[in-house]
Amino acid sequence: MGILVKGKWHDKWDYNNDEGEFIRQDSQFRNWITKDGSAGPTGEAGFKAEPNRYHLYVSLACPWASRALIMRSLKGLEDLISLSVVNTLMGEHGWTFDPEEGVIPDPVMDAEYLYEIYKKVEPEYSGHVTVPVLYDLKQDKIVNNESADIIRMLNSAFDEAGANDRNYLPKELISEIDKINDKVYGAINNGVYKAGFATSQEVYEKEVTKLFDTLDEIEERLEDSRFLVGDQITEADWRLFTTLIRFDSAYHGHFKCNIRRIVDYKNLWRYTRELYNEPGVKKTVDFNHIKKHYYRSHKQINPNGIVPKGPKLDFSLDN
Ligand SMILES: N[C@@H](CCC(=O)N[C@@H](CS)C(=O)NCC(=O)O)C(=O)O
Repeated sequence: MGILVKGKWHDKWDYNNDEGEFIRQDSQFRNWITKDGSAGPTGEAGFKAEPNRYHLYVSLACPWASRALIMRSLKGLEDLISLSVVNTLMGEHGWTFDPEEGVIPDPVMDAEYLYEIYKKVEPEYSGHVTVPVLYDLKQDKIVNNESADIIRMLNSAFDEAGANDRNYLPKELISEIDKINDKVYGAINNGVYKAGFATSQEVYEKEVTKLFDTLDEIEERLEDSRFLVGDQITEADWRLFTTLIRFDSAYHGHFKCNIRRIVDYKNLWRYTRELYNEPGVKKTVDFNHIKKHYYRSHKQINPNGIVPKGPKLDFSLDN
C-alpha cells in the first residue's frame, strides 16, 4: 500500500490521524462523460459518450470499483466500455497487473502497476492510486476516479450510444436517494473501513457501534420496503449491496465487524440475495478475489496473510 507524491511512489500507510481514526481522501479526477460532451456537474467538458472510447480499471475485491462494474453490466455497457482487472494483492507497489486468475492486463501501456496510469496522465500527481478509474482512450486522460460519479454517469450518459434505458436514478427519487446514500456511505460503506482500520480501541468501538446501529435501522426499513427506496431498485441499493455482499466473508472477520453477520438479519439477508440474483450481478462478484485481497493486503491487521476457508454462504433465493 502506498501513495504517489509529486509523481514518485512511496510505500507507506498514511490513512490514520493521531487519534487513530481512518481518514479517506477525496478523489481528484472528477470529469463526467455526457451524452454530447458538455461539462458535467464537476470537471471539464470534452468527454462525449461513444462506444469503445472509455476503459474501466477495477479490482474485483473493491466495493467502490464493484459499483462501477455492476452498473456497466446492468446497463449493457460491456461491449462499449472495456475493462482491466488488477491483481488481488495490494502490496508495496499498490495495485498491480501481476498475472493471476481473473486479472485483465492494461491495454494503454501494458503497465505493471496502476500508478503508472496515474503518472502518465498527471506526471506530478500526489495522492492515492485507487480503483475504480474511468479512462479516456482517445485523449489519454483519466475521466474520473470516484465511484459515486462513475455510476451516475453510466446510468444515463450512454443511453443514446448503445446502453439500455434502465434508470436507477429516477428524477423524482434523487433527493431521497441522496439522503440514504449519505447515511449508508458514512456509517456502512466507509464505516467498515473506519472500524477495521481504527488504531485505537475507543475509535474502533465507536465506529463498529455506529455501523451496527445503522444496519439495524436499515433492517427495520426493509421490513416494509422491498428495496431502500420502495419497490424499485435504485442506485442507493447498488451502493449498499457492494458492502453487504462482502460483509460476512471479509468485514466480519478481517475488519472485526462481528457483532452480527448479514445472514443473521432476516430482511438484510433477503435483500442481499435478491440483489445478488438480479441478472448480470452475480458474475461481478468474486469471493476468491475479495478474501485474498483483504486478508493478504493489510499486514498491519493480519500479519501472516492467512486467508480463511469460510464462510460457506448460500445466496440462492430459496434458502
Ligand atoms: N472514493 C473512492 C474510493 C476508492 C478506493 O478507496 N478504492 C480502494 C480499493 S477498495 C483503493 O484503490 N485503495 C488504494 C489506496 O487507497 O491506496 C471511490 O469511491 O471511488
